[in-house]
Amino acid sequence: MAKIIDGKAIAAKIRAEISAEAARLKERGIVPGLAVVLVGEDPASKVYVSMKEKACADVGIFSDEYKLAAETSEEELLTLIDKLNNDPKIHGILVQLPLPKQINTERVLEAISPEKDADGFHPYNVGRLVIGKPLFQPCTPYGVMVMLKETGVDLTGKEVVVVGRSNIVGKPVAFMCLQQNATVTLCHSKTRDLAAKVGQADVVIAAVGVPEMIKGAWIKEGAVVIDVGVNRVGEKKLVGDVEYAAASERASAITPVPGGVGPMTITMLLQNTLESAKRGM
Ligand SMILES: Nc1nc2c(c(=O)[nH]1)N[C@@H](CN(C=O)c1ccc(C(=O)N[C@@H](CCC(=O)O)C(=O)O)cc1)CN2
Repeated sequence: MAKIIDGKAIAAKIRAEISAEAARLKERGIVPGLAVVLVGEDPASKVYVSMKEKACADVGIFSDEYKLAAETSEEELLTLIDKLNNDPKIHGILVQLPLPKQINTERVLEAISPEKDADGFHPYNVGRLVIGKPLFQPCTPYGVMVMLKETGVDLTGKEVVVVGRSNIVGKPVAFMCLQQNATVTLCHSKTRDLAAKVGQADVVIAAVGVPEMIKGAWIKEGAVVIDVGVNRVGEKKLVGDVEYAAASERASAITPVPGGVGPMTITMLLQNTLESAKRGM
């Protein structure tokens, strides 16, 4: 039976460290500031944004919230970002995704100053990550790497299979594992014989967004399984991208959903904001 990698516990430990560091900064007159921008009424986004606001308050980070109507134009949003780029109280800016259809997401992400890009989505920060010299690291992949480290998983020489090639998770986490000397295979919807690829992995990172698509029987005996998926099934139930019960029978360690990678995402956002405030000192 697999060890459960408890994202809530790891997140709590890191948040306590962030809180202590924020208190030290406060004594020197610096309060880390995060601007949180939500456009529209997407129910999941509203939940995530309020979780981010609460997390900031809990650790002593100032958060400035902007809740804009669903019909907001791209120009209005770009004007707000420009204002935040020039606001000295703000060390991190995040625009909650997804954005409404009338807004070009790439243009918006590129408008955020790379030096305040708390989500690490700006092409400059993506490039820095790829060359192994990150400034801001995207929060979910950053959280995955911290979880692996806290679990004592050394990636050197390991076969890592990432399933999912999104810009937010799959691609960056693949580069981060490569930077830790893993041999990385990045799989996606057109990958042939996914079961065989997953079956070779010492570490599986599932970030595909399809409920329980990765079957427990595919997992190699003793592999580490990191499930990034948060899929709502029916009214209330959340499931990951991995068939959890069956995978737990074979894996040596596995993240649950909920309570695995999810809590790390917001924790690493706090970490990015704190690091940015310290860089600005
Ligand atoms: N600008 C961004 N937009 C989005 C990001 C992001 O990193 N930056 N990631 C996701 C959503 N997300 C944060 O924004 C996020 C997803 C999941 C969780 C989380 O804690 N999940 C819990 C379950 C919570 C629930 O009950 O719904 C868990 O897995 O335990 C936090 C943040 C897309 N957009």
